[in-house]
Amino acid sequence: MYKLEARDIQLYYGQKHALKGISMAIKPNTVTAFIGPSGCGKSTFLRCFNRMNDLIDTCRIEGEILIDGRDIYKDRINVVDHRKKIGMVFQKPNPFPKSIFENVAYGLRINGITHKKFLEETVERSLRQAALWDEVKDDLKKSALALSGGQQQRLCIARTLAVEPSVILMDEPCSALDPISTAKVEELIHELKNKYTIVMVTHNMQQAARVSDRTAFFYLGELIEYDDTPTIFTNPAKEATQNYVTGRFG
Ligand SMILES: Nc1ncnc2c1ncn2[C@@H]1O[C@H](COP(=O)(O)OP(=O)(O)OP(=O)(O)O)[C@@H](O)[C@H]1O
Repeated sequence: MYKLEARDIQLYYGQKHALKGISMAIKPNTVTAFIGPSGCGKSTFLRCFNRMNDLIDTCRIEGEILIDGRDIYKDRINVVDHRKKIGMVFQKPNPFPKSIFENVAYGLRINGITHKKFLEETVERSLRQAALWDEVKDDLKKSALALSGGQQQRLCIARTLAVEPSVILMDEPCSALDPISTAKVEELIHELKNKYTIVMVTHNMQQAARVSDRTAFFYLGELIEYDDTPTIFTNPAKEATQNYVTGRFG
């Protein structure tokens, strides 16, 4: 079964038709990259999977989004519970002004978990998974805001992992990071797909080619091509894709 499925998604911001008939099926334990020029709808489409677009008043969506075979817009699901299953990492690291420990424990605490040992174990496991443990294990009480940008982004990934989502959405997770931090996060994404299904927006073609299994190319609200990443980069079916990945437009 597919982990995520979009069926004929039409999305409007007021009069603006931002997504035009997008269908896509994503297998579990894969990394999918969304590429395309600015404003083509990548982030909008990503946000359909955690119903974050619901927070925008003018937004109207038609079509179906299925997660584990279940339509998240039609079924009577609890949106808050649903969002817990879908982790999201944003472009700019956004740690809370709290300690490193409390940042990672936050999602558990708001779910009412107070058991000290469980919290400690989960924080350690999540920081290890996010490849940050060795760098912060002696400073867990230190403010998260004192970490470097790259460390903050891995902390935000750890915070996401602590609540054990099954899908992680990433919207340009490395765009604010230097090359070394970017390499660490990319390595991490590669590791994480053993456990999670990852969908990421990226403007970096090399990154898409390096970390993703499948790549989707969007243009002006349409999904132009969606295929195995090596095919998209070396032998795409559409001329527009070829032009974009070779830097001839966008
Ligand atoms: N909250 C909003 N209200 C109205 N229009 C919006 C809103 N968010 C996005 N749009 C419009 O929808 C279109 C798609 O935007 P989106 O942010 O999804 O594109 P993108 O491909 O992710 O762009 P970028 O690469 O620049 O982040 C754009 O024309 C944008 O102006």
